[in-house]
This record gives sequence, structure tokens and C-alpha cells, in this order.
Amino acid sequence: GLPEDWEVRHSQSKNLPYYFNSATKTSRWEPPSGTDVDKLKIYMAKYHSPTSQQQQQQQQQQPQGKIRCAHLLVKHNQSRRPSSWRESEITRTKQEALTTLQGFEQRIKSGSISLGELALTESDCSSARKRGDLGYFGRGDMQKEFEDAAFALKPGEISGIVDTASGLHLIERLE
Ligand SMILES: N=C(N)NCCC[C@H](NC(=O)[C@@H]1CCC/C1=C/[C@H](COP(=O)(O)O)NC=O)C(N)=O
Repeated sequence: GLPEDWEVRHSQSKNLPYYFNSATKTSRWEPPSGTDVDKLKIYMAKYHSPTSQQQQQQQQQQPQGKIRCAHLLVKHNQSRRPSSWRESEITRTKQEALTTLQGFEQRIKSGSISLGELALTESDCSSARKRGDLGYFGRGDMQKEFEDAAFALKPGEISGIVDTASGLHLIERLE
């Protein structure tokens, strides 16, 4: 039910449909004027319903049941391994680590810096050099508190502060 030259496409990053005009090569989030909205609704339900789309995407994008996350870890003197590439002996208290990570969280959630960018210099995990990217993992790979927080996220979402034996984390689900 779209006007001439228009087609529905799917944005992987936002996991949302958008409308593309192949003649003018323009795209937009809303259906173009002149769309037969009722017909479009039926079409979307059939081909672009989020569940089938998401299921498809889930299958294509990642090994079964695994997700991919980046994290920013701030260790403290009670961490299971109070040492990192940044600091051979980590002496900050847990409270200090919390205050530091809350500051990072504000900067990330305000959009002034990305988690990955900040992880590069601030994360006490060796994944820092990969902007915190831990790669794909499934249930049973990470410490439980981390796993539960990570699997509760949708792709693109960032957790609150997560407390594990490693230290305090912010987690971003990438896939
Ligand atoms: N599968 C992947 N990519 N690597 C295996 C990860 C093993 C796993 N690690 C963790 O749970 C901590 C918390 C989340 C990330 C993580 C990273 C830790 C944090 O630093 P650490 O406390 O070890 O010094 N550094 C590396 O392992 C575990 N079961 O201990």
C-alpha cells in the first residue's frame, strides 16, 4: 500500500522498519503521505512484525542463546583480583569505585561519551583495549550477577551499576 517508488526497509541498528524511496534515494521513519495505512498495517504484520523480525535477527546475528556485551569495570580493594593493566595494586575503596562509576554512568547516559570510549582508558578489565567488548557469551560463562544483568538487557541498552567479585561494572548489550 505504498506510493510509487517507496519501499519498507528494516533498520538493523534500531530494529525498526523505515521507508525508502528508490527514486529520490531518501529514507524516513514515517510512512509517506498517500500510503494506504490499512493495507500497510497488514503488510507490516506479515513481513515486519517485531517478533518474526527479532527471531530472524536473533538467529542470523548470533550463535544460539549467546549475547555480546561490552563492559566498563572499576575494581576496588575488595575485588577478587585487585590489579589490572591500569594499576598494578588497586587500593581504592568500594565506595570510591562506586562514586567513580556513578560519574561515568552519568556521562554515558547523558550521551557525552560512549561506554566503549570510556572503557578504553578507565576499565580495569583487559577488554578495555577492545572498548570493553567481551565478545559472545552464554549463560554459565560469566559471574551470575553479571550474567543476570546482561541477559536482562535488550541490544543497545546499558545496565545500572552491577556488583560482582571482580568489582563494579556498567554493561552495554551489543547484540
Ligand atoms: N568469556 C569471556 N569473554 N571471558 C571469560 C570471563 C570469565 C568470567 N569473568 C567474569 O565473570 C568477569 C565479570 C564479567 C566479565 C569479567 C571479566 C574479568 C574481570 O576481571 P577479573 O576479576 O577476572 O580480574 N576478566 C576476565 O575474565 C568468570 N566466570 O570469571
